[in-house]
Amino acid sequence: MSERFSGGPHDTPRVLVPEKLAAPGIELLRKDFEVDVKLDLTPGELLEAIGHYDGLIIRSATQVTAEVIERAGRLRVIGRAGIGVDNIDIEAATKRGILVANAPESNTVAAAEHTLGLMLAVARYIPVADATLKNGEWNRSAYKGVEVQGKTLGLIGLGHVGAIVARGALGMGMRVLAFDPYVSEDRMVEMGVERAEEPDVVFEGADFVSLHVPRTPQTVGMVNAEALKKMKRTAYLINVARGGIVDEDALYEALESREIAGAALDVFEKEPTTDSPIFSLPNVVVTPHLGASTAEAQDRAGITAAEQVATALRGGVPVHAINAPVPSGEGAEFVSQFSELCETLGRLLYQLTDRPGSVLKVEYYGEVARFDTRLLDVSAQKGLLAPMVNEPLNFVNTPALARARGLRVETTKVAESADYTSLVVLRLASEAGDMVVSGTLIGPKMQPRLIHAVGFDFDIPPERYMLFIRNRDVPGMIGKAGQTLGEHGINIGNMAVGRGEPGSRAAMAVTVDEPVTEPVLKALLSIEGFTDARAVKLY
Ligand SMILES: NC(=O)C1=CN([C@@H]2O[C@H](COP(=O)(O)OP(=O)(O)OC[C@H]3O[C@@H](n4cnc5c(N)ncnc54)[C@H](O)[C@@H]3O)[C@@H](O)[C@H]2O)C=CC1
Ligand SMILES: O=C(O)C(=O)COP(=O)(O)O
Repeated sequence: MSERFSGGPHDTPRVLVPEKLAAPGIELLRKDFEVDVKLDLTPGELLEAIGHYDGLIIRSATQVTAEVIERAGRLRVIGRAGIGVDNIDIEAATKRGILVANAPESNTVAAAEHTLGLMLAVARYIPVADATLKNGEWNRSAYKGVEVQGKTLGLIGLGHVGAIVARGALGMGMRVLAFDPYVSEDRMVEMGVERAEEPDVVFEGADFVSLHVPRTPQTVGMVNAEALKKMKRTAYLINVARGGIVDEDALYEALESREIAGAALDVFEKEPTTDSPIFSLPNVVVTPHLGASTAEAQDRAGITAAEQVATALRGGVPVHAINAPVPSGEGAEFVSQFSELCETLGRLLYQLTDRPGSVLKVEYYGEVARFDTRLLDVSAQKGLLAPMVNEPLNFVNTPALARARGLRVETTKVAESADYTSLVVLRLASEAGDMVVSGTLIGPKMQPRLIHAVGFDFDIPPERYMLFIRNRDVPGMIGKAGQTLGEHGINIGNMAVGRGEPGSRAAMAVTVDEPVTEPVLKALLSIEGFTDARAVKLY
């Protein structure tokens, strides 16, 4: 191992950037991390290098395969300085707890403008006319094109890019028809777009078909020979989405036999490529994956990807994480504040429950129940699971590891809360019945409070080391507990008492400065009136 890479995992985190990333992104990362820009690594070199890095930032040219992930012993985050993540094995990353985050809106305008540019270029023979003129040919009659005004643009996929393309096309007087089963009729009407229920309606009815779907198992090969046959003989195909969505052999056939009028392509099945048979056809305009290549888009993508990676390396969940629950929209910040409390409650619940069952019930009451609480479900699972598993848990791998252990999570939300503005209750079935803990955040600083445990209500700030004692409700018990702990050199920080009916049962929740060991618990339980004593470590 070289001197350069000899550091241990506690050194300054290292980020590998194997593709061209905008300078502001690199500068941002260099403030806190070591950044190695190593352009054009071969797949073999990437495999060799990846084990030394905590973060990786890529664009579309780097294939982050399961093998790369396998070798990425200390990798914590993959940042995609762009939109498409089809070059990352997200499943493999998730299993290993590696966060994947992209820069979703960074280059949508660039991609949409490139699409519109390609549409006009292919409709008016602009590239070939340019090339021939520069080559000494003034040939006006060979390049009579078609207008786009009054024609139908058919979109497959009406997400961020598709919507901007639609706006531009409507501005040029086109009719826009779109197939996207995940966009409602109302939304399409609002955009001035007609909704196609089937992709065939687009293939059959459009003069220009433009693709704006991600590359997924459902979209690969979507534009095959059959689809191309459905297109008008006068129609053009535009692909600024991804290679592989179009079957390139079938497209070659369709173009050569003039089944369609032409095509404009920015992306290809295999990239980089310079020798595709399609390149030899006259009715084709091609660019080498330039959809995102504008100064503005690259700055945005570079900065966003760098911010995402920096957040993850500092232990946070970046807002554009693809494989972790990220609260978004209204209440996102409010909900995030409960994450640590839920994890603490999960840890407490595990340590108080003997032979726990397989269903964790998470109940939200009051204000917190009004928002998206999926992050908190995972926080609670993370706390519960942490003492059971050897691997480090994070927001990425926790749900998968919980499932693998047969743990099921059931969530309930009640918008009213009787005593607290917000309350989180965790319940775990066990042989001895349901074990319940609850907590809240109070005050302007949203400080955590433990509200219920071991069958009693308390009000105590949770601490790293705590002791829960159940006892008979008779005089002198608090003093005896304090004296026993004192005799063993254990300092009490805080104590709260929970009572049942006076004279029946009571409990104490005690925070202590050091761990309470087994002999101390034995000493407590040897005292008349103490029925149960449990020590827990909460973080
Ligand atoms: N050539 C380039 O440089 C660039 C290419 N892209 C590509 O464009 C794609 C789209 O980007 P955005 O619009 O930002 O993504 P987006 O996620 O906002 O939109 C994708 C849309 O496709 C729809 N969709 C998904 N599966 C579908 C299916 N089977 N049939 C019909 N519709 C389906 C979704 O409902 C969504 O509305 C990216 O995934 C990326 O691959 C994006 C930026 C630059
Ligand atoms: O953002 C995307 O999906 C793109 O296709 C852009 O790719 P690039 O970052 O330019 O390699």
